[in-house]
Amino acid sequence: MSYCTATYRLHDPKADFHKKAESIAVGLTVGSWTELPQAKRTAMQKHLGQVLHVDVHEDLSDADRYADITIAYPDVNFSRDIPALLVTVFGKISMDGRIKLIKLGFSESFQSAFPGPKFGIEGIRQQLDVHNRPLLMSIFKSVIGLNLDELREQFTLQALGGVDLIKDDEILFENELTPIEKRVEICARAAEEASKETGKKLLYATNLTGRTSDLKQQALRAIDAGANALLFNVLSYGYDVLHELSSDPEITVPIAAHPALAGAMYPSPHYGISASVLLGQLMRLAGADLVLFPSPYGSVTMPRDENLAIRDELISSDLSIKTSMPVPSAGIHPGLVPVILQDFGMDVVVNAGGGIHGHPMGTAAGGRAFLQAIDAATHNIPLSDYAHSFPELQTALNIWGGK
Ligand SMILES: CCCC(=O)/C(O)=C/OP(=O)(O)O
Ligand SMILES: [Mg+2]
Repeated sequence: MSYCTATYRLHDPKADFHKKAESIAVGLTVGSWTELPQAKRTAMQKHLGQVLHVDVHEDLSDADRYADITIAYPDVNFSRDIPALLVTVFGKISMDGRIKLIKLGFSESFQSAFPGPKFGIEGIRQQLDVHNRPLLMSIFKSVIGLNLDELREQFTLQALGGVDLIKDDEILFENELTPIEKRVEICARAAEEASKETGKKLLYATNLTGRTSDLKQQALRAIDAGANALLFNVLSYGYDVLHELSSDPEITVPIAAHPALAGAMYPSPHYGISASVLLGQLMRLAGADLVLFPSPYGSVTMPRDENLAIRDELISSDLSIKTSMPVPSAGIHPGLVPVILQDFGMDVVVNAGGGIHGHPMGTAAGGRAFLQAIDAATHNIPLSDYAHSFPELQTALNIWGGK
């Protein structure tokens, strides 16, 4: 029997977790079991959920008593798409008390419906021709209300700072001043101009927004205008929309998944969906080439163990699809680069908005400060030593800290 699995964490001071596990396995598959006549049971057997593990943690105070329960759900019960899987394993039960979905397991059959990221970590590096260091991404800031000239100016300053990628802020939607095709056209030209000075390639992830029914055409218009990457607010649309876009052969550019709304689902230890599932397993399965998430060190933080669990899922060999690039974000400044590399290694995008635009010497200097920090960290040179020769980095360390 081919099945997908779901592991839940249930907190309860008194529950019989084995009994609870059985009720979940039956309740989310055949509905009832012991009352069924034998003939009906034989017919329904192939649909019956199976309890695989119940790992009870008793050695804690009543308030902390919990169990991790893993249940197998027969593939025959649901279609091979993420909505069907999520409703099957965590639809009704997500509303039934203190239960959190902490891990998914995909059958070969289910996985085969997902081509995964088109580019992945290696493909992104090939697009940029950068192979031996972390990548650097900057973020447009205060863009709402800017016209095309002002947008081009901010883009150019970021590009001249030597960044590898530039992304729209996730709150930049279609608008009369900077519609996507025009935004892409002027930024593509500005990237070409900047490249004459920096000698570097650059990906610009423009925010794909608007009604779901128009997203594909919107993406094709952007690509026709010169877009070489897309940003997408996945959770406000749903994973299946990302799956649709990433698996479409006409959409020939990498997709960066923004975590907007994720905070409604992952933080509680007792409810919701763990970050490693929400921003790790499902984003990669649905085809995100890069995945942003709150870092452990910035302004909007996520615990370090959850960050590393996301990273593990984005690069895990458990899935036979390409890997997704981890992008720990929010409140990142050059002084954090050593700890980012320590936690994530080389396959990471250092991503910053305020940490670049807020540099006292200007936006371009902000980019240079990050590149100097990345060069120092990749050669195990303390930032404070390296900064003696680089005023942009020294200025960043003076105002934001780091050593
Ligand atoms: C986790 C997403 C981070 C994000 O969207 C963003 O705009 C970060 O900006 P800064 O915190 O680097 O200014
Ligand atoms: Mg943002």
